[in-house]
Amino acid sequence: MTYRRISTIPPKILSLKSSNAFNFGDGDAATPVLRDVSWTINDGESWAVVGSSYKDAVINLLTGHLRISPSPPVGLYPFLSQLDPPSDSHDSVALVSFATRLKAAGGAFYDFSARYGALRDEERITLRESLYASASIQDREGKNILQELAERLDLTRLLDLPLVALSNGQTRRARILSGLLKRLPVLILDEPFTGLDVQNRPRLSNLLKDMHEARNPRVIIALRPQDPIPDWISHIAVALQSTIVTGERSAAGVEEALHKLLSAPKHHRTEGSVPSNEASFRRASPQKKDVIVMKGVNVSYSTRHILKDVNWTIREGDRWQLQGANGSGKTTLTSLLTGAHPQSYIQSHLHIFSQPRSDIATVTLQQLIGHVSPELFNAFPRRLSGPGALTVKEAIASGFDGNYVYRRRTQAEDERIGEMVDKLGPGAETGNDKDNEIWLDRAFATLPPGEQSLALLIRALVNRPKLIILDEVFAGMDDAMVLRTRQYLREDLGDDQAVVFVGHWESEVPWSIGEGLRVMKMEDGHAFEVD
Ligand SMILES: Nc1ncnc2c1ncn2[C@@H]1O[C@H](COP(=O)(O)OP(=O)(O)OP(=O)(O)O)[C@@H](O)[C@H]1O
Repeated sequence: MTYRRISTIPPKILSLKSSNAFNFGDGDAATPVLRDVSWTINDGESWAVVGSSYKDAVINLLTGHLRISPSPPVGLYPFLSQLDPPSDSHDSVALVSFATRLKAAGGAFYDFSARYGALRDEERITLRESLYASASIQDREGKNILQELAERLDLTRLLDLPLVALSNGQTRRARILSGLLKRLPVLILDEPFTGLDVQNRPRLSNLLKDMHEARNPRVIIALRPQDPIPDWISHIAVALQSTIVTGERSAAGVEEALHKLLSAPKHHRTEGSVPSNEASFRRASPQKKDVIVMKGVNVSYSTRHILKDVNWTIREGDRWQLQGANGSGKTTLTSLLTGAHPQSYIQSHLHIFSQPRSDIATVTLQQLIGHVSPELFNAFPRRLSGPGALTVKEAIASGFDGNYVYRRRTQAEDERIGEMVDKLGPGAETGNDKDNEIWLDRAFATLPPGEQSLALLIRALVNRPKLIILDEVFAGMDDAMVLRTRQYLREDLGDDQAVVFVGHWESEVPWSIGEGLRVMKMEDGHAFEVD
């Protein structure tokens, strides 16, 4: 639908004055989720919401999922009432968020390897078909817009691929495209740059800028405190606990609020000193055993050749960064390391822990390899009852078996969980051990996304695996969590543990080349070590 303005008075885009926001069902006497919010967005301004745990509350406010009191006289978005046809916020605001929804992932333990194998018929729906269906595109104009936006997001060559075959970054771009195609007056994007490579981040940022300037749609982006804020953003709403500080990005109050969000947590160990483990990691000892040896490894899907003659040896104590653009083959390569990829069986030389891959049972590999990735994050069970309804402690403990096996935990396992959560859990931030106990008993599915990522990281490390694969490990985490986990990875891993770190933000890699980090780069299916 195309909306047209029918008044000449510039209406406010968003308007709130000294309002509280409550969960639906809560009366005015309840504790508000957000309190005393005064926020005006005028036409022509470009806004970002920046926050850690309260960012989601602001998104809920913007998408009409909180009750506002007193209720704004002409609605939260006054400009909507002046559009032709007039529109209300329920039909006018699109949200693109990568946070997983409750129950979305079902109760079964993960099976995210569908895309690696033969695809079933229902999985063959292509990106183009899915976009046509989700944005109800029937007319030529809609198809042209799709084509143009796909071009700008570098998705054209992927339009006729099965949806499940897209890489993580490609899927994220496709979800953003789908949000844009809805052509609603307001589009809110939560952490749109996470998971995108260095070429695609400016590409997306420029597209959002252009669309916002054309008011088609008006775009609001939500970011973590540590994320770079695009140049075209003129105003910021900082979610500081339950209050929101709003204003021009250079306003003193906004800068101060951003600084508060970013200020270093009080209870963290100082990063920088070289601990004993790390010193030994630097002395690359010749006696270190091979963990992975791949020679001439190839992966193809019919005519698409994804990995081309890859050679890679990973030894105990190694710290590797795996680099490469979206779709270059990183996840495909790591799925061979974990044995999850069916083509891992047919390689002429893929040795894992000194044995040919086909000689080791996949369940054994799951116990020996710690793994976090966006695919695992999305597929992790999130039910609130029945099988798959896990507490945080149960979710972490599933790392001892690599899969969910119902059994009593041993005392040693409980102690190991306690030891890790002491260093990484929310109590490490607040200095209060009780916070960790409460956290461990919470339902995993109800945690904010950053805390789910943290729990899955602890799960990956809890069994002290010999090989650790960390793919987009910090997604959704706030600055304090990133600091703690980086520090843990630097200081607390054993020198017999090898790590492969995959990520698109250089600044997040816990080790530097000077400290012995090695870098494997992927380009068009080839992998080569860079100095
Ligand atoms: N079943 C399949 N059929 C065809 N192509 C596929 C299939 N599965 C994956 N691909 C393609 O393989 C390429 C590599 O995907 P992969 O997930 O390994 O990339 P990546 O480097 O991990 O990307 P990202 O940074 O986005 O996570 C992608 O172009 C993807 O479209």
